[in-house]
Amino acid sequence: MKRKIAVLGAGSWGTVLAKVLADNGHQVELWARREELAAEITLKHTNEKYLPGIKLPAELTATSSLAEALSGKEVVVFVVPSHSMREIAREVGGLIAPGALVVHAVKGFEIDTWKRMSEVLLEELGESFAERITVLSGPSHAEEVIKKCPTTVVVASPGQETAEQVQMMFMNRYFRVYTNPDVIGVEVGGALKNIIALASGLVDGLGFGDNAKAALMTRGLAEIARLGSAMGAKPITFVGLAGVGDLVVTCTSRHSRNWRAGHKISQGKKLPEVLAEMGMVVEGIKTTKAAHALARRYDVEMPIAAQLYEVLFAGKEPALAVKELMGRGRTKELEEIVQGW
Ligand SMILES: NC(=O)C1=CN([C@@H]2O[C@H](COP(=O)(O)OP(=O)(O)OC[C@H]3O[C@@H](n4cnc5c(N)ncnc54)[C@H](OP(=O)(O)O)[C@@H]3O)[C@@H](O)[C@H]2O)C=CC1
Ligand SMILES: O=C(CO)COP(=O)(O)O
Repeated sequence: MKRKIAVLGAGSWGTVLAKVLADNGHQVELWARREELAAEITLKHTNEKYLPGIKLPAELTATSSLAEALSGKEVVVFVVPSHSMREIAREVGGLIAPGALVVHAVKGFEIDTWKRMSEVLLEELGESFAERITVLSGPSHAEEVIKKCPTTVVVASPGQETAEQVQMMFMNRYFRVYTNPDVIGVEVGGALKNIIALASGLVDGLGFGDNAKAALMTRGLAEIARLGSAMGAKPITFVGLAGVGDLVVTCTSRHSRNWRAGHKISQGKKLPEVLAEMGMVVEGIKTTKAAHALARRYDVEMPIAAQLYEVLFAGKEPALAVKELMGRGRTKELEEIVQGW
């Protein structure tokens, strides 16, 4: 079934998801907050800032008017940075058709409330959307999906039928989509892997080697699963695409903005300088604050996140953070799960 779809957010990921949908024959309109970018996408079929050198399909059009983007659409896909999700959701709340499907592909928490993105959407769009809000996540760098490199992602929704509709909408020969009922797990996994990717960039920049990187990823996953489970996620989700899958790709890929930001910090650059140089969303920075606050709220231990918080926001030397992690007291590996001796 071909759909009329609005994709809100014309950064790298919004543009690429819009292209996937256009490749699948859907009628897609992108919303870009800058008028000149909307014109560039519609008239030149490019988005040079976020996807340099890439030609977009001629059928893919863009507008800077939210009302125009949403007019007559059956599906709305939010791909804005997490810090602007509530503002955009509030603005479009009255414009979304009552029966529309809502999807988001955003990896972060709301600043200060530390709510998940589907919670923010539900609050702004209303309870009638409860069964129709879906999250799409997983190991998927925009730079590779745009070249049709084989990619797998997962969609999670409280309603199986909704998840399957979204699965069918996005799935094609280069973009394979799985379903999962665990919205909390998929959202928490997608958001928290970014802080481990930042830490990986730091550790790589310090030249600490592959053993350290493997340790960081594995013990990072333990922290993600620990907090996620306390928040109500199903632990098994963290060995899936939104957990291990996204952790692996973000900690090891040269495309990762979070890894690159961590690497720059390891070279002695300060946060404002790093952000200015990146010019793109680095969700892991705000998410480190989220993890710090959520670990306290749910009373769980997150030593890697805690050390990263000090490096980013209290000026701690990265090498000292690693030293302190290595010098922690003795502990068990699978303390919550394996009841051995
Ligand atoms: N890039 C990727 O490969 C993937 C990204 N994601 C997630 O997708 C989400 C979006 O990231 P991505 O597309 O990569 O980001 P980019 O950095 O590529 O683009 C950011 C986009 O957000 C817009 N923007 C920035 N600030 C605001 C604001 N205050 N209000 C409204 N719009 C704003 C920018 O507009 P402008 O150009 O006008 O500044 C731009 O369109 C993030 O949560 C990210 O984690 C998920 C999977 C893969
Ligand atoms: O989420 C992503 C890949 O799955 C993108 O990660 P970065 O934001 O670190 O580039």
